[in-house]
Amino acid sequence: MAHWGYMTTNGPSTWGKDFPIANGERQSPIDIVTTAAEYDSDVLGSNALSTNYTPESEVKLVNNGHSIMCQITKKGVLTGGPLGKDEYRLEQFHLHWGAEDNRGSEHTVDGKMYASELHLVHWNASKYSSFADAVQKPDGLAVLGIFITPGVACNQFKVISDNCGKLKTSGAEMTVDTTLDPTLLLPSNTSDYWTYLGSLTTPPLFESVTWIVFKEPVEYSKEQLLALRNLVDSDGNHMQDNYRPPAALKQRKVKKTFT
Ligand SMILES: COc1ccc([C@H]2OC(=S)NC2=O)c(OC)c1
Ligand SMILES: [Zn+2]
Repeated sequence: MAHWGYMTTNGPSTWGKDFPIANGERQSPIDIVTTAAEYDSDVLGSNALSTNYTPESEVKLVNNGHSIMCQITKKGVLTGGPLGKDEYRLEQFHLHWGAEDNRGSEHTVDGKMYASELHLVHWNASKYSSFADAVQKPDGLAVLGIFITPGVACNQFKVISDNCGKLKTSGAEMTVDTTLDPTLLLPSNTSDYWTYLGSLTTPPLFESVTWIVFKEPVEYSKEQLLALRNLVDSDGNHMQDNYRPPAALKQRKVKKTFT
């Protein structure tokens, strides 16, 4: 089986061959049609979305061949909003981006693509014993999607962008002796978001993700975006355009917490 990727020969339009769920009922990403999203007060309700992350004392970075990932070791909890009382544990974060600023995000908003999209990945620790156990369950994962737009540098992201040069090959790993507070990767407004039931956006495309996509983008500098584009993927090409285009919404509704 040719390994999946983002090239013409092994990209998103070919994934259905080896992963038939690619044409499933709750695939991600999607185009968020803002006028069709439904304001849902009980999503907003008494249990507002809340994060309680512990800063990492060292930063474990991995080039996994498809993205750059930061493996989380401290206890970080996401709960509330569409997650109700369940506590979801922060497992890792990674990104998707384009070769140029006009593309790169996975979710789109009324057809608009951002330059990149940061995914903070959590698993339901109230119901399952590990990420691996939760990854295939319909309520197993919660992913925070944060849009990235070119602008001022994001200080908390510096530890990643400053070290991309040392992670140029697929499988490369490194531990940086510095702290990182995942809370500081979030937009200032974490009350306004869209939420819907979806999936992983790369194979195995499991339909196990409650998506929470923040309305407010975060700014990264041009240099920080360039650092991502200089990474090398598992085929030895520049890791760029590692985003899946939007999938069909099918019978789903997107909810929003703002009017
Ligand atoms: C086995 O673990 C995985 C596999 C794939 C993904 C993809 O799904 C989303 S979302 N982004 C991705 O790159 C993942 O992310 C949570 C975790
Ligand atoms: Zn992702």
